[in-house]
Amino acid sequence: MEITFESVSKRYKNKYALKNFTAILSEGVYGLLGENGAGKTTLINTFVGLLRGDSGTIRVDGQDVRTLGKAFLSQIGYMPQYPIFYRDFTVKGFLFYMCALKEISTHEAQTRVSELLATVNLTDAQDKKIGALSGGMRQRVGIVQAMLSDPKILILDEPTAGLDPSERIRFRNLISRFAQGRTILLATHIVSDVECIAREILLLKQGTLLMQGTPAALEQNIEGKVWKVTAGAEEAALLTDMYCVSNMKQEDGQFALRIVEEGGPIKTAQPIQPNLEDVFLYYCRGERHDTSDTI
Ligand SMILES: Nc1ncnc2c1ncn2[C@@H]1O[C@H](COP(=O)(O)OP(=O)(O)OP(=O)(O)O)[C@@H](O)[C@H]1O
Repeated sequence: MEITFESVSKRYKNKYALKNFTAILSEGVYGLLGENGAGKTTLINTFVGLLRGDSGTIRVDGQDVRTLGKAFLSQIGYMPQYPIFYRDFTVKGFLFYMCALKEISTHEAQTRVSELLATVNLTDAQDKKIGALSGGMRQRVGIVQAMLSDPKILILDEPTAGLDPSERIRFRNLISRFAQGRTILLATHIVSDVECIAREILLLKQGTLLMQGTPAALEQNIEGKVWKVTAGAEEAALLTDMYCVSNMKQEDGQFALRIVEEGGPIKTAQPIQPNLEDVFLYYCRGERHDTSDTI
């Protein structure tokens, strides 16, 4: 399956939320990264048909999605950024209800619901009311409902918000396994969610796609721009004010700083291997490579 976005744009009043977005996605996990307001949800909502783009075309295997109708929608699993649940439904009741809406047979629903609940570690909570679940548990119910119909395309908008570290790891592994033969678009600003599992990263800034590539290729782009500096408390505070510090930790009374900067911030700075978080900071912070556009 191949999804092609051709110059997709969406404006609110005189400001672009998405501008000439052009990309090709095939099988695997695609991480959609961008700061708050970068346009991730706008892109997703345009794809799933909740928003109408102002211009551009989205095709699946060469066919315009606007002409595909229900057949297209039935291939998509979608988890919105803020899923809203019926609080009085039990987990199981809600998932069977969703299966009915998706026209999944009762027999298949029983198998899918129990398999997926086990996968996200919610079997013991299946008879609880959704209103009584923790935020992280509700989030997992949202992930399950998106996967019920065994979709060919899975679209997840900030799926790990509220998950604890072990559930986040469990989620990553689940997505990796599920990606075989499918296309998964996962929007997040939590870089570690996609760093290890994404085939490619799409970096979005102020509605514009800055780049698309494998995590390794993106990291290679900024080689020589990430530095380790060891400094005392006073100098560390100064460096933090002056530069983009992606990490700082105390080591034997000194501070070890990780700094993202074009050139070495001080003479003793040591170049180190960039990671995806550094890439995100390098391209997305402040006004660097500003693509902001109004009309
Ligand atoms: N209904 C709307 N009316 C006006 N502007 C909007 C509307 N929805 C989104 N926007 C604007 O469009 C831009 C992109 O928003 P969008 O929600 O797509 O970003 P995002 O990357 O998903 O952000 P976040 O990470 O905070 O969820 C932002 O500037 C936002 O303020």
